[in-house]
Amino acid sequence: MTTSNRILLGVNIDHVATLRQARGTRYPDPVKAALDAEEAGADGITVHLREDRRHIQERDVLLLKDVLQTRMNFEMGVTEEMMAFAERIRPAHICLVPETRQELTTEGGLDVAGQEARIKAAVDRLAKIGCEVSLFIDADERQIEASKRVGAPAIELHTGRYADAETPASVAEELKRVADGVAFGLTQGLIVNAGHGLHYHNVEAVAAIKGINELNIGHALVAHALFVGFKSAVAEMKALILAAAAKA
Ligand SMILES: CC(=O)[C@@H](O)[C@H](O)COP(=O)(O)O
Ligand SMILES: NCC(=O)COP(=O)(O)O
Repeated sequence: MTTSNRILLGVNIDHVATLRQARGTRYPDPVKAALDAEEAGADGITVHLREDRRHIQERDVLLLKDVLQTRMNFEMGVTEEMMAFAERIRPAHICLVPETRQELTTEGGLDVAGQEARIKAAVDRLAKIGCEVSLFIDADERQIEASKRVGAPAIELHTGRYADAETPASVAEELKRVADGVAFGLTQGLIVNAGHGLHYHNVEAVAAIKGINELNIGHALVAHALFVGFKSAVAEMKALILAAAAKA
């Protein structure tokens, strides 16, 4: 069981690409953002190639594969198109996520328990090309147990409900749900990551949960970068989470 306070920061650059796609320009380039993030202390770079290509494009993923000094965490839906693309580019890490074309953002976790055979086939297929697969799931024991059964070495707990909670009681309840999920995941021998909707004002409590391997953060970093620059935004976030983890 991992109980060290070392916690990694995966920087999600999707929404740098959102700004580029809004006008169909060549800027801002998410590849430049990734390199700046690495210089500022990112431990990895996360990208989500959505079926509708609303932000990240194949071009971004192919370039990142060649230039990253850290590692790519490639988020994808479980579709034949994405499986074939992953086999072509062979990222070090793949996170399987649920995807609905019309959603504003990833609304819930992958229902691993409800489709074990399909997810196991995907995990097995990706393991054959050397990818470490994680499953983006809700902090729910049933989903965590199913993730273990399908052979995924890692899970990423969806922190969106915590981020969206509005009252002190619901924030505390959602934080506890995440903390319990982390503890349960560790008892199952899984690597436990977390992310979604984390920002400068809510990240510390999550970073203080013992045993989390990595936090994946994107939207808030890109938003803050408008005012302070990408490197400073990443460095500030990294300092916050390391300080919170060290204090815990
Ligand atoms: C899976 C996840 O939580 C994020 O990567 C998120 O999908 C970012 O992209 P969207 O904001 O397009 O959902
Ligand atoms: N998997 C979560 C992620 O990569 C970042 O999500 P967000 O910070 O953009 O909400």
